[in-house]
Amino acid sequence: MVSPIFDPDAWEPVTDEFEDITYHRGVDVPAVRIAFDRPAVRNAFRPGTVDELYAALDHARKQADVGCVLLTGNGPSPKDGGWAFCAGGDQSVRGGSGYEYRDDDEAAAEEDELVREAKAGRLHILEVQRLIRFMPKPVVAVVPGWAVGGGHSLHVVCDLTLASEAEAKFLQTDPDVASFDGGFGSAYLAKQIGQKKAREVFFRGKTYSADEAEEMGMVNEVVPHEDLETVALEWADEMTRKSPTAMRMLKYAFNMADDGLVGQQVFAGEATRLAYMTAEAQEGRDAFLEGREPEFREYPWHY
Ligand SMILES: CC(C)(COP(=O)(O)OP(=O)(O)OC[C@H]1O[C@@H](n2cnc3c(N)ncnc32)[C@H](O)[C@@H]1OP(=O)(O)O)[C@@H](O)C(=O)NCCC(=O)NCCSC(=O)CCC(=O)c1ccccc1C(=O)O
Repeated sequence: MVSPIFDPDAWEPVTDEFEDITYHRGVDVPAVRIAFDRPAVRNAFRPGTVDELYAALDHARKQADVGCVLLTGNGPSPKDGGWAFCAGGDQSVRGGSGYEYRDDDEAAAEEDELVREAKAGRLHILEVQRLIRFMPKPVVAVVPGWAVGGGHSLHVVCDLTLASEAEAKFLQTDPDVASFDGGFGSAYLAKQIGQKKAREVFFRGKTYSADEAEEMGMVNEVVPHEDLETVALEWADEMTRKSPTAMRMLKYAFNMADDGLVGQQVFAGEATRLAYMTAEAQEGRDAFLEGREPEFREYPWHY
């Protein structure tokens, strides 16, 4: 069983090759559900978890018939019944310079020494953050329990957050374990909840309930625990009925204000792609290929 709040009739597995995550595709809704699957350690991520998460998200990014990603955590813990979205980096595999692959990490065990050395001390959850940020479709953090440390940062970087009323708890422990997410986890959080509150989140390390997190502006909606995944799927259904191009351009427009030149590059790239679809752009291409001057005067100066 994936989780008691997971509806097996609504989802089919994309693959069962992953060890630390589960990856499903909606039966009736063109969305995917990607879930941390280490409930015994509050869904903390080790390097292999991050590799799998990246692979699943990148796969979802490239599916032309998938319009929304739900990111969540399976549960409850078989040990004590606790629920988690994600408790951040697995501290038990943290080495001198980052999170280390260990021999029980199946994929890593098969690699040769040089490759393992190059990959030692990973903090590649930041690559996952960027993938979520630049993915051309909405990513929803569906929070059924603890969102802590790097797990908190992941919910921050997602486009929307839906939280379980009874179980979701939000906590930043980064400075307790000598870590600091100086990017989206903190600076972007400050854009969401304001500077004073964001500094409080990191500097005081208070635990916030789902209702408090909604009040602060870092959670969109709070729902009863048993309804969490149903509502998440409803959101996905709603969003995937909208224009894919409009949704993509809106996401990149929202990002652009905070992402500097990279944000401009991503938005402009999409604008260029749309422009390439016009007859005017095709005239430019054809003129070059035919060795003639382009006849742009036939095209209007839109206003
Ligand atoms: C999450 C807790 C608050 C839950 O508390 P509680 O409900 O009382 O449960 P526990 O009994 O504490 O935990 C149950 C069980 O899970 C194990 N566990 C929990 N979290 C982790 C973890 N992160 N790593 C390893 N194991 C974990 C715990 O040991 C228990 O195991 P037993 O065998 O049953 O004893 C609480 O558990 C807690 O505070 N956990 C630690 C949270 C934490 O500090 N996370 C790391 C923060 S740093 C980080 O996430 C990486 C940083 C990073 O990736 C990064 C780096 C650079 C820039 C950006 C980032 C970024 O943040 O993305």
